[in-house]
Amino acid sequence: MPLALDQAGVAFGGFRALSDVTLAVEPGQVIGLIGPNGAGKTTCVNTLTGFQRPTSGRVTLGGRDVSRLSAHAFRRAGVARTFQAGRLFTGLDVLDNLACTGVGLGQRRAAAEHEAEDLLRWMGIADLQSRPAAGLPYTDERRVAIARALMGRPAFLLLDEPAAGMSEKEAADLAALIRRIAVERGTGCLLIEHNVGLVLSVCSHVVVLDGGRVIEQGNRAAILGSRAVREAYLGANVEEA
Ligand SMILES: Nc1ncnc2c1ncn2[C@@H]1O[C@H](COP(=O)(O)OP(=O)(O)OP(=O)(O)O)[C@@H](O)[C@H]1O
Repeated sequence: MPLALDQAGVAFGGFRALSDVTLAVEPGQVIGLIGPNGAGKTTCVNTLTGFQRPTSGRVTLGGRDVSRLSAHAFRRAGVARTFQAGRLFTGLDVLDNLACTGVGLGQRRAAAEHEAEDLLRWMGIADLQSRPAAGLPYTDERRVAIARALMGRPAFLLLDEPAAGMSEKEAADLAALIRRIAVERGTGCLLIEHNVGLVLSVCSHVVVLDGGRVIEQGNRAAILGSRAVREAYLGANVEEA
């Protein structure tokens, strides 16, 4: 049951942020979404999670047209996301950040707390449980935001630049975590990242956007061998560059 964009377009007034974008994430798969600044990556994720309605084309979940659902309905249907900034509930501790999300998804408080404890343990951050969310170190905040997104066992997780600002070691740990999320939980992941090396190391399939259009998609070899991708990143004719 893939989560997909089917010839999706998004226009802001006269400006087309996305044009005719078709892509799909399968359960258990990690796909990457890369492209230069302003390529439309965040708009893609917003559209796949109900934060932005497509102005043409469709969003489908398991073949069903979900284009008109609210962001909350997407989440309940099993499509979770993280944001560029953690957006944790800063007045709560880490456990409550997760538990409140579970309650918002319809769980009873005790069940939500139980799942939250299990998840923090699974991620190896149980020691953060009672820490206030405000003031967490940056990488911990990122990991808690991912844990919170995993509440309710979503079928899909969309990650918007989760490695921004991380060291190489922290980014490698994050890559390992994303692989575990896909392999051990069967969650289909879509990863937006400026760190192309990280994307190529963790993703079986990569989609490249430029100017709101898909200019390439395929495996690591296809992306590395693509003239269109090199041109998009170098911003010039590569033979002259
Ligand atoms: N709400 C909006 N209203 C008008 N224009 C928007 C809106 N949201 C995004 N845009 C424009 O759409 C284009 C794509 O933006 P988007 O944030 O999706 O790109 P991106 O690939 O995620 O960029 P970055 O890598 O810089 O985060 C940009 O030119 C942006 O200015």
